[in-house]
Amino acid sequence: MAFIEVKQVSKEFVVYNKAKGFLPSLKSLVRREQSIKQAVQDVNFTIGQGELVAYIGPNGAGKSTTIKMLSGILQPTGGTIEVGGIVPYRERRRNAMRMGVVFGQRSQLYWDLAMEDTFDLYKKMYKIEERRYKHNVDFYVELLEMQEFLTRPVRQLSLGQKMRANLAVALLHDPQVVYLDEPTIGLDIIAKTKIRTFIREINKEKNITLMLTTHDMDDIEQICNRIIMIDHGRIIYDGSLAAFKQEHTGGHLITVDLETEAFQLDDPRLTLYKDEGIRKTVLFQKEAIPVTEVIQKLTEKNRVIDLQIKEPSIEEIVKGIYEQRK
Ligand SMILES: Nc1ncnc2c1ncn2[C@@H]1O[C@H](COP(=O)(O)OP(=O)(O)OP(=O)(O)O)[C@@H](O)[C@H]1O
Repeated sequence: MAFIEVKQVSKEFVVYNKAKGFLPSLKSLVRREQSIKQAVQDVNFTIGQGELVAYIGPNGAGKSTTIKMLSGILQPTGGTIEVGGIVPYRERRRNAMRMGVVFGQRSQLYWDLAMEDTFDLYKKMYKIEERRYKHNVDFYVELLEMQEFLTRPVRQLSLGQKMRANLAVALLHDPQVVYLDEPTIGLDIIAKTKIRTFIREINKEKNITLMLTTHDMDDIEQICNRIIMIDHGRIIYDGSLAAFKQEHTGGHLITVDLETEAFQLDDPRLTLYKDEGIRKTVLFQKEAIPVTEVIQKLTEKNRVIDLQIKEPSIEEIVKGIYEQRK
């Protein structure tokens, strides 16, 4: 059964244009010119309880606007949203009690408070019953390895420690759904891996519905099975990661390093996918031309020093889609 239901949702913002120059900007103080920014247009999707979904798209695509509508901060201009049977903007408080939010770029922690006091504060805010509170604090402190920094004020914590603390706070009241906005941003690879493992674990163990926005394609590859992609306010893909890869490349890549930049590729079954000077990447379909023949063609006509074959990474696919749609 659907836990999140988004039907024909749109969101418009009224934008006031500022005139250039002194006199025009003085005039615009009196009579402001306005235009409409369509941030989200006719968006439809459903997410089941316990699903873990990546919500991706280039800058300005409409991700944050969607998340803000799901969390009840913004009211849609058109369409309907239900999260666990609640219309978020109508019942903001009830909706807030059931959700957790983590913003990678903004913290929900109080700079001068130690984490143990922060937990206490959230206990009161969410009216968490004593036994459940104790159990959850122990559970998250252990899983997120927070023991060593529980008594230090938040301002002294590293970026990775703060992110772990933010996650624990967002989960303390046992939300049914958690929105994660760039949860690994700025972290080193070890910290990123820990966060990704944690996200997968809580999704599995607690059956929490998770929606993750990210620009880090490794987050998707390592955490999510389903992708919803938005661009210019519209959904352009909704499906599994595996199908996404197949649909958007349907091919293999071969990268060759050449002695010079001169390159010949006169075979319609081969496409130049990426040109980086003496390094060229060629796209081909295995069904149309066997790998051995591709290698033969490339080495016959070009002075190849080195070559490697690979499947395109999700990063390359997504970059290709964003660039095509600019
Ligand atoms: N309050 C607002 N007033 C006017 N325009 C807005 C407002 N909030 C967002 N927008 C515009 O709506 C569009 C979608 O913005 P949104 O923040 O949802 O994008 P995003 O996909 O989250 O981008 P990013 O990856 O950069 O965070 C953008 O063009 C943005 O400038």
